[in-house]
Amino acid sequence: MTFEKTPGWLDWYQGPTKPQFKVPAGAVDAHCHVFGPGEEFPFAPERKYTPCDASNEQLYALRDHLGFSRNVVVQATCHGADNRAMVDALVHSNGKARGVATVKRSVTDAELQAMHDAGVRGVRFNFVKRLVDFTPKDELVEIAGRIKELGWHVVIYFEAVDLSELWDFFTALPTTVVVDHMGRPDVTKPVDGPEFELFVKFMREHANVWSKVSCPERLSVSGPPALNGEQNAYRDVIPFARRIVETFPDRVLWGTDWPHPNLKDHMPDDGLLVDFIPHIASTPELQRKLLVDNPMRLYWPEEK
Ligand SMILES: O=C(O)c1cc(C(=O)O)oc(=O)c1
Repeated sequence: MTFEKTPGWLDWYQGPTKPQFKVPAGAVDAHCHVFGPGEEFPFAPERKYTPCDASNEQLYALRDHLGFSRNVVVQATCHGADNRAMVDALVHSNGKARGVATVKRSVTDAELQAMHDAGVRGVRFNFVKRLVDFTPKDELVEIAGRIKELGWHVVIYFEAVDLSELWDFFTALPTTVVVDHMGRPDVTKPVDGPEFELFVKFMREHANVWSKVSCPERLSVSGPPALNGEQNAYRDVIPFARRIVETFPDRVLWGTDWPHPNLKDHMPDDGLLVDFIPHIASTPELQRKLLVDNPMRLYWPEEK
């Protein structure tokens, strides 16, 4: 099946630079996606966008180019609850990738087990309205209870303004809970203002909550973009990510977010995105926890 991309779609950056920051040995890109290819793994009818293709071969070539060792492939919403493209990426990773799936209540125990055997270790619950239709909370609670039995965790994606409304649901989840992209703070607001304080409180009061300190390219308002050799990109995001890394060093993850769905302004050079890391994790110890120790504990605990 051939697909026409959403008008204005930005394709991932070709020919990224070699990062100047050398990531520690065994580093994990803990948030990235594959798209299709649409001919092989069609996009879901209920999708809110139609992307370019982004295959697992291209993802693993980027991993090697950036100096990473492993990936966590997160089900992209354009594939709905059809996890075949993501699972295929895991199967072709030589054990170097784990996954996060999207499932419906109709998923069978045998299907969950097959995904586990392929390397899936979590499910994603998405509350960003432009990406998904609403799923009833009782269905999500039921899924969380079932995947807990497999030792999986729940990944949540939401906007900062919605945290207070979702608080009771999130804090009742029975598993480790991993927040995508710091809960999308509005970085034009103060880092110590009420909105981001609520997010810090969420993590402080709930030791099972982790955060990905990813996606400066999505959150930044004033840039400058990670393009043309810029070594000081997305400066407005740094205080937010840095605060989370320094306050919760053992519960943070980092990922490229390649192939960067739905960016409207520019597509970052992924090499320069890696050069953003030392701005938010400023010591070798923080970098090792962020890039190696934490993701290994969550996704490859048997190797620790
Ligand atoms: O902000 C987004 O548009 C976005 C979309 C998806 C997805 O479609 O799965 O994943 C992300 O991590 C971020």
